[in-house]
Amino acid sequence: MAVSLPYSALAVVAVVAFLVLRAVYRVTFHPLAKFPGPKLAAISSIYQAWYDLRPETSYIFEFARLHEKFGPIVRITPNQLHVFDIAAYNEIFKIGTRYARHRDNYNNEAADGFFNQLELKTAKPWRDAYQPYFSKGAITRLEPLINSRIKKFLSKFELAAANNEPMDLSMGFRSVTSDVVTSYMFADNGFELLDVKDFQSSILIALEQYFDFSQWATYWPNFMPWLTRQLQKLTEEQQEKFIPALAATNWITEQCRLKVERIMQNGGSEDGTPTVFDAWAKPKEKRTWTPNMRQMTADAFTFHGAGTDTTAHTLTTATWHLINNEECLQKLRAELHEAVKEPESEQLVSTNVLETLPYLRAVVKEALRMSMGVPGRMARVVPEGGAVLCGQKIPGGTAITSACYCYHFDPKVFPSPHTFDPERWLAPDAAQLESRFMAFSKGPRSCIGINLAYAELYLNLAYMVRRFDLEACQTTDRDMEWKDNFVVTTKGHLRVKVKRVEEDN
Ligand code: HEM
Repeated sequence: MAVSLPYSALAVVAVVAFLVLRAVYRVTFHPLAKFPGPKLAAISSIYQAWYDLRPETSYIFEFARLHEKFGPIVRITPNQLHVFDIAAYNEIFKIGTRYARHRDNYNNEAADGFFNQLELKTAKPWRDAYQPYFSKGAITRLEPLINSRIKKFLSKFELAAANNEPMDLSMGFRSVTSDVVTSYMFADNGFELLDVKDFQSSILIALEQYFDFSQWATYWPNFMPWLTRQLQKLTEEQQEKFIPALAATNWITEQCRLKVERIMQNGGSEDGTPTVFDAWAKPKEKRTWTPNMRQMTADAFTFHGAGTDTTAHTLTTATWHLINNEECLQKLRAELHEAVKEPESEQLVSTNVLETLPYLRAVVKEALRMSMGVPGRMARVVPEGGAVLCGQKIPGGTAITSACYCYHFDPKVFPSPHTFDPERWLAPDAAQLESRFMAFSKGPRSCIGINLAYAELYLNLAYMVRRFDLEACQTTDRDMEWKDNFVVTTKGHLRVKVKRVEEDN
């Protein structure tokens, strides 16, 4: 004991000295030292963690204040800048951009397919193989499948109305979006989450926790994948008991693997129904490379993860605001009354028609503005040789972000940004707003599923509003507050009571 005390004291002194020296280096000699921002943020990532890792807050909510104080470029962590300037955003996310993805946000083991490919030259040919399966034409041809899942979803509303039972719509929307994307990927019934009682699928609950957990990967991009690999060594029972999010991730991954393997073995789906994985299963003359099974499994995991909560959260946002805004709801219903003459018909009106309805379009747009897919940091790397943004030279290799949240909630462009106001998309100067709309991101890594997302948004909203009256129950404003977990996670769920809309003719 007598001997170890000086050593431990020495160790403490060494650690303190290291932290002090590092802090001095970071604020004076570091390549980003000249950029303004809170000193504490320049010294340590603890500043960011103080906001992000508490359940109440998210760091991105601070950005408007920081830009107000420090200008268009702010040093938000020791090694990362945030830029709030539309010209800079357009430069970073343009077609042909030289800004690669930064590993901090793209290191998740389960999504280690094309999503984690940082460089465009490796991601592009891989992603291009999937692109035709998400084109507008492909999604229009997919409408029978989308419609069948939406009709199943609507039948749950019927049941809830008949039994006067509340519905957890946050989970319902996730169930329908999951079933659509998995049915398409695997040319079968998908994960069939709409069949789970009250939509309380353990997979979806665990997926929520998974996004909470994935926050941590931003802080330790090397440590977290390593930790995940170590936790994988636990037995299935141990994982289910202690880390259900990991158990669910494994279940999804295993389902994806089995289903993709079957498609690959059969050279496509058994009955010829198109699947996303025809991209690799069908012989193609020009193909020089095919991902391996682990990579295709990761792609399937990504399509599911990217296509479920994002679309569902937009539907939740739209529904919550429509419930609380009678005027908007009645305008929308009046428009739909004209456009959807037979709401009970087996044949749903096509998305191609629904998206021409001005008010519905404005509602969808406004819901996307407020919900966003990825509200915060999708870190990119400044190309070798550096770049000039907002008139300032930024060293090559710097991590830089430009959060969608800042643009979508900028009061100079969207007055009263926290008010749900579809009318703003119908005003004479609405075209200007389009340039600040980036829910699906922009450029070569923007959302590949945009057409599928729009189809699901239009069809779900149109038929739900046309056929049912909703009243929120056991849901408060606080439940609808959200956290930046890379995707958006609300603090609670939207629960509703449902009644059929009375037909007046
Ligand atoms: C309202 C719904 C949606 C929104 C707002 C949304 C938004 C986004 C955004 C912002 C990105 C860029 C992410 C980044 O750079 O890190 C993205 C990427 C992606 N989205 Fe979506 N998304 C939605 C629905 C969908 C759907 C239905 C799918 C279907 C599979 C999908 C599949 C993907 C994929 C695979 C990527 C990664 C693309 C890449 O790595 O190059 N998304 N999405």
